[in-house]
Amino acid sequence: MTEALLVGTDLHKMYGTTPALRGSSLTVRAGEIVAVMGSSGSGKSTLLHCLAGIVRPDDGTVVYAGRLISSMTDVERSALRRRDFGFVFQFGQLVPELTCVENVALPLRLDGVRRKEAERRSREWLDRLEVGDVAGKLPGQISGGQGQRVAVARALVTEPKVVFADEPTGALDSLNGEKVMQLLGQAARDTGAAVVLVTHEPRVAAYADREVVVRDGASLDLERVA
Ligand SMILES: Nc1ncnc2c1ncn2[C@@H]1O[C@H](COP(=O)(O)OP(=O)(O)OP(=O)(O)O)[C@@H](O)[C@H]1O
Repeated sequence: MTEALLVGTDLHKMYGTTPALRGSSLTVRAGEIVAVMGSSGSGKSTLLHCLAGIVRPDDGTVVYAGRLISSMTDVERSALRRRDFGFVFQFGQLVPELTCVENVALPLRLDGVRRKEAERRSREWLDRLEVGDVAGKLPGQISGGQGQRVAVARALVTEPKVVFADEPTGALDSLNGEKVMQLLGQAARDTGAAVVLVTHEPRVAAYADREVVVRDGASLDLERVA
């Protein structure tokens, strides 16, 4: 069995008096796609944010590649997010002033890759996601489905070990949603990236290797790896 890459254990998080997580655990192995399911407000996004080191849990631990994320400095944590993790959100969150190819190149540029090389790699990714034709357009000039494919290209261009996708198809019609999931799933398998996929849609979760359900801030992960 592939070794555990990312392990969240007994995570708790309160927002004021609202409990968002109440003892949630999740193990992600290298290269697997895990769907995090559950009703609205159950704590799925909070779990994703804790696993990705964006939100610090009040209690519990997150271990990535054998390192406790909570014991890292802010600088180490942001370097980890930039180099080892990729993110796709519900509304692409592309930078409106940058062209699509510049958006995809951004994580590489932030990591010191020269513009020409960064844009060459970005164009390859746009082609893989079948949106090479929008490279020179601004996000405001393309459709929602194209925008999500550009966002997936941006998440994968650094060849991350884990892609966190929070309702990546939530703003798309079902045809476009299926296409984005197909392309995201294929790209992840090609590069060996694990995917943590938050969704409430069973059709989207069907692209995952397994499902974990979050209910009232507690998740049941039936396949914990010691
Ligand atoms: N930044 C925040 N400030 C205050 N409360 C929050 C915050 N983020 C989440 N919550 C609350 O924590 C609980 C869990 O929210 P979370 O967004 O994790 O759920 P979710 O399952 O992802 O929901 P949805 O499917 O609607 O996106 C909810 O009650 C929510 O209102």
